Amino acid sequence: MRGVEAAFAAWYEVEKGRFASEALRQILTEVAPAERRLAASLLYGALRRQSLWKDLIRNRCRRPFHQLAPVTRAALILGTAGLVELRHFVPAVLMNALAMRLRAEKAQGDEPLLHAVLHRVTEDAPRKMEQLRNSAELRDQALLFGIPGWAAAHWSREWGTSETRRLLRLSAMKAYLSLRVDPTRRDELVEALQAAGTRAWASPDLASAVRTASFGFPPGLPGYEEGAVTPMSESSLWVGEAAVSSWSGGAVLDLCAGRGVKTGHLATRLPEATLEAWDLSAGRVHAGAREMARLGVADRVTFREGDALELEPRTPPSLILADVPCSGSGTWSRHPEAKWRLAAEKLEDYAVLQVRLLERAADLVLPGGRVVYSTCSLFREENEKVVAELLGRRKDLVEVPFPFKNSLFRKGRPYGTVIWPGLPWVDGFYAAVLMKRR
Ligand SMILES: C[S@@+](CC[C@H](N)C(=O)[O-])C[C@H]1O[C@@H](n2cnc3c(N)ncnc32)[C@H](O)[C@@H]1O
Repeated sequence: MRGVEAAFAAWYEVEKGRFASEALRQILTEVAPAERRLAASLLYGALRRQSLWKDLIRNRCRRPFHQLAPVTRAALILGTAGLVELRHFVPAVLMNALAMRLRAEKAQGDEPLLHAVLHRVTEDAPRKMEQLRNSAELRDQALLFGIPGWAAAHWSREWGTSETRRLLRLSAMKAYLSLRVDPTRRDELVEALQAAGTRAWASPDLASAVRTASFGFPPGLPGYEEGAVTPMSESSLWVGEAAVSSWSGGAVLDLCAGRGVKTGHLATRLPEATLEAWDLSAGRVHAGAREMARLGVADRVTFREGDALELEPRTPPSLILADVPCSGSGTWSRHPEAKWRLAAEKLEDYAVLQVRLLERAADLVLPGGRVVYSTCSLFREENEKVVAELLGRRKDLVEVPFPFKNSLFRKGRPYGTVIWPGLPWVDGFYAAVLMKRR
């Protein structure tokens, strides 16, 4: 499959509700290595600033956008992103590939429209983008950087205008792959990665992290099969490390374990601990159990499917990681499709569930034990406000300081620590460490 064709295939999968990274990983196995980067750049470029591309197209297309055939809409958006943003395309080659796609899907009648609209868009885009860049309106900045207007307005109430402008810029930045490794083997693994053609180097911030210049997950990464390397953002690693350093013996419970990324981190960093990991989704529980086998820790970790509000731990835990479901707004540069699926009203539902899950963790943890609450969100409703509600309600809980310092950390207002998405390997996260009084 050629790169442009792969971008179309992935685009359709994302429209059906799949994660872009997942869809792409599967599709790229059928794409020639030389074309993979092109497919990924085109898909991510189109997704990141989808609202801007649609705005440019709508104002230059005589037919209503939503009435166009799906292939034409996809061709217009991918084409706009490719022509306006990505430098490695020769316009005529891209146009030709898009037109071939229309023909393959029996929409050749739309070829003149495609040519005309893309021609106008590429002519007008630089001026329009300059206008947005110079505008004092937050709405315009949100459009320029591809952030839903409601989210930008929300952030500006929480962070103020100038911080929000920075956040908009950062949310449009390309996210790169970082890897969790055994710190004692880091140099050797960096060498193996480099020998296999992946630009990789040690993270200056975390002893267990390696940074790479690739985005997406290269199949067959050296050390992956044997469990020596695991894709994980540095912010996620900080949260895992905070849980590791909160352990002082006893059983560990990962309340919302997902596919076990942080569970695996805890299990490998705490070789004397036994762990239980829960998740509502059967698919994730299976994936989590497989992940434990890959890491060679399956004998110490029990994955269980069920509702964390109802399950009972087999051993009362002295440490609970509550990495709760959230809007994911801190990971929008890594998963740009997520921002277009989230509605403002959903935040309230998340917050209600988050309070209940944190309360459950507080009930289950042994006196003297700790709960690490975390989200990959940058909305206060899901972060400080959840912790504040619990701390206000329960006198048996107190906050303990976050165990690390970094220039990307900001003090939560008033509780917890916000990890600012200031580098391509660092997503926006929030974490608070709580202790249950004896
Ligand atoms: C942020 S994700 C966890 C990611 C995971 N900790 C990791 O690092 O890979 C939140 C998870 O919570 C799960 N979840 C949602 N509601 C739940 C509930 N009531 N009980 C248990 N798990 C739940 C979701 O299925 C999702 O996998």
